Amino acid sequence: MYSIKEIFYSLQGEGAHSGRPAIFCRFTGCNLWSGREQDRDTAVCDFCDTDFIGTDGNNGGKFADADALVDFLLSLWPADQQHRYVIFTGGEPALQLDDALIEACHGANFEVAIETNGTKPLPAGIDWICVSPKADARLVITQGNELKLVYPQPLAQPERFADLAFEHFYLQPMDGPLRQMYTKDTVEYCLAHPLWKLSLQTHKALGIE
Ligand SMILES: C[S@@+](CC[C@H](N)C(=O)[O-])C[C@H]1O[C@@H](n2cnc3c(N)ncnc32)[C@H](O)[C@@H]1O
Ligand SMILES: Nc1nc2[nH]cc(C(=O)O)c2c(=O)[nH]1
Ligand code: SF4
Ligand SMILES: [Mg+2]
Repeated sequence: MYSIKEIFYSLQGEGAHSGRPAIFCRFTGCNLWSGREQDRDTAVCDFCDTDFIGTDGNNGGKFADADALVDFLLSLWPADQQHRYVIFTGGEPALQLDDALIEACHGANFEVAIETNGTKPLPAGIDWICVSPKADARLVITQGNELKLVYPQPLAQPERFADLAFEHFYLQPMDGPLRQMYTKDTVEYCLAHPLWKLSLQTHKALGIE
């Protein structure tokens, strides 16, 4: 059984695959914040831009097994088109994503990506691993395709991650009331430390999901 907040077809807005058509499958729940506003101040991750509580979003619900969920993902992909790409996100997808779901996705010719906070072990076989470290939460996923750090985070400075085994290193300005200032700060950090590239949340600028 998988508990899903929402499922939608859009363009990856962030990071190395920015602009790529993808199905987003957003799992319910996270280990670093309850999702309730009254708990934000005391959460490990206190800047989340996402509602991941419950199953009441667009196409949300409880899916009995991997085949049922993948059948639904397939129904959202343009008919007869390949290049299938699904991004598991959340909430924290590592709490629910398992071997059976990855196998079913591959069986339907989906490439599988994950957006994870990196604090939980991952099943094998994921095709694109994006880790986004949070504050002082201990990372257990220290290798992957992209490390995408929200910036600035006083308890998670880029220097701590620069030696990990990722192909791409991105800084993504923290959205919120100070986004404009943080965007300038992020540009400045990248210019001074050219390991890091800027990731903008292009879907927000485009007004798409
Ligand atoms: C909502 S999270 C879900 C996946 C996973 N829990 C994680 O944190 O990576 C998806 C992406 O949005 C980023 N994100 C969350 N809140 C943000 C904010 N206020 N500004 C910029 N990026 C944010 C996360 O760092 C992560 O890369
Ligand atoms: N378009 C779009 N791109 C995204 N990349 C990561 C997202 C996420 O919330 O995990 C996200 C999202 O919510 N929408
Ligand atoms: S770890 Fe991810 S889903 Fe959880 S609160 Fe932080 S940004 Fe949101
Ligand atoms: Mg998002």
